[in-house]
Amino acid sequence: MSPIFIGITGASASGKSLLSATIYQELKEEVGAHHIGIIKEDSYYKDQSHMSMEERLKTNYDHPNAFDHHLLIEHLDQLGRGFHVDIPVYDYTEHTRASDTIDMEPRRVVIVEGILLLTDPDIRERLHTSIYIDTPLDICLVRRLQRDIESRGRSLESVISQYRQTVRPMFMQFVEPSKQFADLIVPRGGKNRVAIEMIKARIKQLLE
Ligand SMILES: Nc1ncnc2c1ncn2[C@@H]1O[C@H](COP(=O)(O)OP(=O)(O)O)[C@@H](O)[C@H]1O
Ligand SMILES: O=c1ccn([C@@H]2O[C@H](COP(=O)(O)O)[C@@H](O)[C@H]2O)c(=O)[nH]1
Repeated sequence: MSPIFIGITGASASGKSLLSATIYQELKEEVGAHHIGIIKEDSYYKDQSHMSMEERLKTNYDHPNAFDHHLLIEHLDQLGRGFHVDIPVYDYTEHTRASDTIDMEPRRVVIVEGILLLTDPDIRERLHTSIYIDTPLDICLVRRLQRDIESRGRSLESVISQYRQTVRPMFMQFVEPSKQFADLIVPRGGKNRVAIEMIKARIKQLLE
């Protein structure tokens, strides 16, 4: 049986990971842990190990060119055909791909989450339902500051400077306009209980 792909997108730190993890945790009780999985678009950032750290720091990580969407699409198709895939592991501190990968077996439901998913028509056409998290940008910035300093090895100055130079402009150019392609727009982020229940109900309906 071909998996059901659910896309979750929105600004950086809008709550995509939290929403995906919540749906995963709650649905796995009902459909079984082996039947549901999550793929992060971030895992498909291009490897930059051939570049100097100075060059890596200049990369625009919020532009579609920063991602290897070809590999992501290939993996969605392989899962669709019932094959395992080796998901890359991305290191946000070194800006490189780790040498090991994570094996993912075919699942009945695959949640795919990331900032630029809906900008790519080849990804859009593979998603059975797409969700855009609409969290105000100031809230995203505060959340991102905290997260990037605590868990992505970043300084306050670097987060603010990257936000001004690329994160906000690319959000305006690519992420926000991709909202038009979503089936559902969720305000506030990963703790919207009504949205979580609606998405779970939709997935269960698709599974029938
Ligand atoms: N509705 C919310 N209320 C409070 N904190 C939230 C909410 N949604 C997300 N967060 C927190 O904000 C941070 C970024 O959320 P995350 O889900 O990682 O964002 P994204 O995956 O969109 O980048 C995390 O620390 C997360 O726990
Ligand atoms: O090397 C990197 C790779 C990515 N980023 C930033 O990550 C976010 C996307 O991840 P979210 O989990 O959706 O926040 C994107 O805005 C990039 O700017 C990075 O800083 N460095």
